[in-house]
Amino acid sequence: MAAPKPVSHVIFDMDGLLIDTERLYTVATNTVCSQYGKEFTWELKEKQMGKKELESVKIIIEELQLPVSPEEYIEKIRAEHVKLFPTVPFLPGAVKLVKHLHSNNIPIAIATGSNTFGFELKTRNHKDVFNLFHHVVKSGDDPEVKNGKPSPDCFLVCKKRFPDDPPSEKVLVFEDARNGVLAAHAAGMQVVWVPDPRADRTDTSQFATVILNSLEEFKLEDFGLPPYSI
Ligand SMILES: O=c1[nH]cc([C@@H]2O[C@H](COP(=O)(O)O)[C@@H](O)[C@H]2O)c(=O)[nH]1
Ligand SMILES: [Mg+2]
Repeated sequence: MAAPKPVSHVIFDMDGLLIDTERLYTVATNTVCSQYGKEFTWELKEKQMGKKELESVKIIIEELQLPVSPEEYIEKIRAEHVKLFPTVPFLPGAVKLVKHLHSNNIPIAIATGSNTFGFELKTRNHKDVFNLFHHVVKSGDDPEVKNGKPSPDCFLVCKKRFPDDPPSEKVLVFEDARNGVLAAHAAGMQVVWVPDPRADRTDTSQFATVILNSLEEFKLEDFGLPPYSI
């Protein structure tokens, strides 16, 4: 891990980083998998995390040999998401950090693997916070994002949409997924990793600038950002 350097812009991942949707993805996916007598493991989930919907659906169908087309699977899983996502809570420290950066005029944006359908479900009841971001890149159906994470595409597109298009080394990314850490690193950005405790850190830690248990532990001053006053 290299020492943290000052940044001017911040890009947030969304699922499992700002809001607790990864827990809900697991509930939804278990429901669908159990209909086929299959088990959804952490190792499989990690392959899906951060991917575009269609990419992640193809992974699970292939790995579990599910007897369905991607279209059929998407219909079933979306029916579960519709039930679960609108009540998703924020993760600890997320709202405080976002509001603080916004009120200190640090440009902030989101680069998520979600598409517009999922984004709307997940953020429906949190508009006040999500309106603070300068822009949101929804990789799932953004025509400029060719490949999902771990490709750097979404972070490079997100950076370019800041009015002043900062150099990559001035951008700090917050991620929970290994695919996201790899993507941010490939984009030339520093990355704060807030992994699930089950994540295998061995081959990913080297690409993270800092690893935290929760956003509450983040030290703004390490990256030249204005610290909390209380
Ligand atoms: O258990 C899962 N977690 C996450 C995903 C995928 O990862 C994306 C979350 O990406 P991010 O954390 O980059 O917002 C979701 O939109 C979804 O496509 C998934 O399929 N299954
Ligand atoms: Mg995530």
